[in-house]
Amino acid sequence: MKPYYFYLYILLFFLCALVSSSCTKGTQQDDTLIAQVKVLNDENSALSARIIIELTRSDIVSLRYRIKGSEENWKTVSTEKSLFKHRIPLLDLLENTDYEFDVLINGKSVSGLRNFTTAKIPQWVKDFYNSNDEGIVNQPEGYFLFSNMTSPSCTYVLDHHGQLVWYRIGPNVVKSVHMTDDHAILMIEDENKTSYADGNIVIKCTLAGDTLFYGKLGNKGFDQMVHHDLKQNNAGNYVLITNTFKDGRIWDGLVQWSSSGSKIWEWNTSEFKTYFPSSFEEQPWINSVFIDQDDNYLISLRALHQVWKVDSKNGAVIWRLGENGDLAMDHLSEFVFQHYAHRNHKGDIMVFDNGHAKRPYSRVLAFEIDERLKVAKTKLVVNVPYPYYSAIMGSVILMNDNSLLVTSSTTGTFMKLDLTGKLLWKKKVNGMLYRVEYLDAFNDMQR
Ligand SMILES: O=[N+]([O-])c1ccc(OS(=O)(=O)O)cc1
Repeated sequence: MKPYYFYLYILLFFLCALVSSSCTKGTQQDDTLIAQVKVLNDENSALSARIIIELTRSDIVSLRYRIKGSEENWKTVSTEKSLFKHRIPLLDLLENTDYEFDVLINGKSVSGLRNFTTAKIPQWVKDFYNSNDEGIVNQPEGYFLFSNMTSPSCTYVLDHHGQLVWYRIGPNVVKSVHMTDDHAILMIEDENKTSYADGNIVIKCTLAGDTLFYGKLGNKGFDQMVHHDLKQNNAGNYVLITNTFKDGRIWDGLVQWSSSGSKIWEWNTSEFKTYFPSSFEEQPWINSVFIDQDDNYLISLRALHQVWKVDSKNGAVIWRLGENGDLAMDHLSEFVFQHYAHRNHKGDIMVFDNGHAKRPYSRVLAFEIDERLKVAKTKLVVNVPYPYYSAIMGSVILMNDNSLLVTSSTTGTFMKLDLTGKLLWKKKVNGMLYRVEYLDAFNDMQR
């Protein structure tokens, strides 16, 4: 072979190698930007995934994805910050489905097309919410958040068609679940099979499964069992209901933890013995806490048949609504063993009035409170249809269209009632339900 042919072959070889590598992997520079891409998805939450993208330099990325082989438009999620490592949440996925995705920087693919397949939803998860049963009908909007009351647990979000859009399986019973203003899930869990609503773990996690807060009895400010309810206030602090053993009995209290779990405020019903009848020896049984517009607390004391407003700074009891309270009210509107005291979107204080053996049906009540004159004017009395009487637990929320979302816990039913008490739809699950929370929006970032 003549020497110049030899050099020509060598040149051609390198040219071919260069072309083939740029066709399969993108440009040399793009190729070096991805250090690792991982997809996290499993049967504990098959309808959401996290794509972990590690770059070789800090940058902003976007990710586009769609069902593999489909002609549907790509959905794109972009990050805001320039980082080396991104965790991109994908929600609203379908179970057992192949997806394709790629990672883009400045609109250019840097990962090449990649695939993942979502897990299957376990059958027991579907069985609890009766996935094939219609239930929710003619509901124009909204989402419904609830947990089963067993271990392992499952927390559900159904859409207004009753379709499952999100779930999370956990090892422990979920005693209370709430969606925060920043669209995360806040839960009390119980590892110890404690009866009623007590729990020893508090978790805040994103819908994609990232843990934002984890507190366990014994850590930091978590020095008493918590129960029934928890909220996060505007400052990002957690507000919870506690149990305190004092003078031979259990008193309920409130605690406020910083966003990292240090105790910053504490309050206890034992300081307010004069507000309890002298014969009263039970646990006051606070079963809900709500942060009012002025940042003070509304609490329901089930055993006292009262709702209190508590000053979140100095702990003073601002008013007491209910039987033997300090607000003037119509005696026919006194409630028994009530739940879920909160201020509804019309500005009225609303409760689920459970009832008892002498009045074996539940009601929904709402009151307009004049704090200065100490008067509670009854604004709403709605009887829940008799078959849905629930002596324990339960909740009610006034929805945007001024209908009522009522949870009948012991019958495992949530339902929509109009303001005359007419049943508009009902959804039955296979077991008891503690509460159902109504969500205007779910997954705001991708809608
Ligand atoms: O059965 N439970 O798990 C249960 C029962 C009662 C209860 O208290 S109540 O004030 O919410 O009725 C809480 C949980």
